[in-house]
Amino acid sequence: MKIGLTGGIGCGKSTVSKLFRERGFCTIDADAIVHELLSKDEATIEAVVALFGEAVRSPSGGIDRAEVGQRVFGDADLLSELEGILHPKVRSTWEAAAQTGGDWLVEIPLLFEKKLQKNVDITICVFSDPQTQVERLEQRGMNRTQALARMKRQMPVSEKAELADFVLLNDGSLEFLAEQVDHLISNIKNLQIQ
Ligand SMILES: CC(C)(COP(=O)(O)OP(=O)(O)OC[C@H]1O[C@@H](n2cnc3c(N)ncnc32)[C@H](O)[C@@H]1O)[C@@H](O)C(=O)NCCC(=O)NCCS
Ligand SMILES: Nc1ncnc2c1ncn2[C@@H]1O[C@H](COP(=O)(O)OP(=O)(O)OP(=O)(O)O)[C@@H](O)[C@H]1O
Repeated sequence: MKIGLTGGIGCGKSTVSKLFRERGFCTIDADAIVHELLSKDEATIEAVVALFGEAVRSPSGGIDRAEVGQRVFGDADLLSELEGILHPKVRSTWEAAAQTGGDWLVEIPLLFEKKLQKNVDITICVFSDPQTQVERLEQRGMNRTQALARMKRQMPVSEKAELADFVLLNDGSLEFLAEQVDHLISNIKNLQIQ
């Protein structure tokens, strides 16, 4: 089974993914695939340097993500060009992994924006209030303007929740989140049996 996990930035996707991993699921994260490509994949690195210039090359030879992030979230056309370089490679990587059998949870921030829901069996949205999203991002060192710029590039999380098969509420404690994950997994297992 392939589960697509989505939600807004800072809503708690990686936290949910870890809970599923601890409960026996295989997991893969589109953001982590992007990071790998930008640090090690020569073809990707050269394409990104061709788009933004040498200033985005980091001293270690990969791409300086903070520098690219500063440039793209305020410029929809540039972001779209960057996505054009990365998305086909990201998608083929997670699809290949999830084809190996077993129960997979695939973390895809832009699952609904990019209409990828048909490529998974079940969709889950992790929901947090936008104020909570901003507070979590600030705690991670992003300023409010940067946080809002990224959120503006995403479908509102309330719309994602409407589109998803299941919703996890993540404005409360981590214990409350874990309880919801336990319920959800038993529901999913029941669906598999029927
Ligand atoms: C711009 C980049 C270099 C910034 O890197 P950085 O380490 O600061 O952020 P990171 O990759 O960890 O992303 C954190 C979050 O930002 C948001 N975000 C990232 N890319 C996008 C995008 N294209 N549109 C909207 N939100 C995005 C997501 O919520 C994501 O979970 C990087 O995010 C990137 O290359 N983005 C384009 C590829 C993409 O669409 N990635 C999303 C998953 S496929
Ligand atoms: N219920 C919670 N209580 C307290 N802190 C939380 C809770 N859920 C998540 N967090 C914290 O909020 C931050 C964002 O969570 P997480 O990284 O899981 O979100 P994300 O959706 O994967 O973010 P991104 O979109 O940036 O990849 C993390 O530091 C995480 O530890």
